[in-house]
Amino acid sequence: MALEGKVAVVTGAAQGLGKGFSEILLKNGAKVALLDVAEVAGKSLKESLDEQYGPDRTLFIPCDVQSQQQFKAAIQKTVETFGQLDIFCNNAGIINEVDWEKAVSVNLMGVVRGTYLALEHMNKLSGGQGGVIVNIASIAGLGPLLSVPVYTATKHGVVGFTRAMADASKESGYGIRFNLICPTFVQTDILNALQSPAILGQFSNLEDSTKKLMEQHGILDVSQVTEAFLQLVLDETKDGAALMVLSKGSQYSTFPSII
Ligand SMILES: NC(=O)c1ccc[n+]([C@@H]2O[C@H](COP(=O)([O-])OP(=O)(O)OC[C@H]3O[C@@H](n4cnc5c(N)ncnc54)[C@H](O)[C@@H]3O)[C@@H](O)[C@H]2O)c1
Ligand SMILES: CC[C@@H](O)/C=C/C=C\C[C@@H](O)/C=C/C=C/C=C\[C@@H](O)CCCC(=O)O
Repeated sequence: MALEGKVAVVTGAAQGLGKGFSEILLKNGAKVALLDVAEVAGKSLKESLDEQYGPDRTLFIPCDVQSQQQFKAAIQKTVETFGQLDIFCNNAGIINEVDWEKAVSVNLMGVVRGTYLALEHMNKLSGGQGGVIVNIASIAGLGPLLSVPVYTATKHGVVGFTRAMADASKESGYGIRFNLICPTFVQTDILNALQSPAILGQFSNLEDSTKKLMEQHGILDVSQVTEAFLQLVLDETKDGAALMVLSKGSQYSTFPSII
């Protein structure tokens, strides 16, 4: 998929990985709607991107992925402004083992909500032009991260949902590819949560074990993950793929085949 003239939505775009995904899409010619609950950071990012790419290449839309009404309106505004929707990245995510219902709501329900809303515009069966949806899981969507069981569960959920949607799309003819990014630890603000008793709650005693895991796995730069993301957007042969981004490089996950 060539990106010149394509239109993308990225959730959780104000900072961290979402900002990186938005920037690599812009560099490659796409227009990007930046959705985030963080209004100050989102507006400030839009201002700096305007200087680099001009004001017509991005939109910042305040949006909490937990709100059906805000999310639907944000996607509607994107399509009204840019005329189409080709690439959708469900990236917004949090760690919170105390308010674990919020973690499920943002990380899993937000991804399902975003995917279904995107389908309303992208699905070839309902007049869309197809495209690609990339959901941001984690290596903790393929194996356990001991200090954050609910975060681990939500990311496993994102992996299962995305793979099932890829199969549903192929079988039904939506014309949409569905792929996953599963990074190990990346240098962003979310890592602070792994050292916060207020966020880890009953698992706070496992902070040091997590630190050891970080030392073993290493901590990636955002740019290493954005390159992997671009690969999944551009490569038309990748559908239902889960790309692990590790210190030793990127590799596609294999899954047990039962049927
Ligand atoms: N950094 C890592 O180590 C790592 C590793 C694997 C996967 N991930 C995943 O990458 C994604 C991005 O995380 P990050 O590392 O950039 O973290 P981050 O905390 O830097 O950024 C998360 C962004 O999501 C936004 N956000 C949070 N709740 C939201 C909501 N309800 N609605 C809309 N936006 C919301 C935040 O405002 C923030 O801008 C997450 O899904 C995370 O689970 C991160
Ligand atoms: C916010 C941080 C979070 O998203 C990142 C977590 C990173 C690591 C957690 C670690 O405990 C999970 C490991 C999961 C492994 C799963 C599958 C393996 O088969 C992957 C193999 C990778 C390899 O070949 O080295």
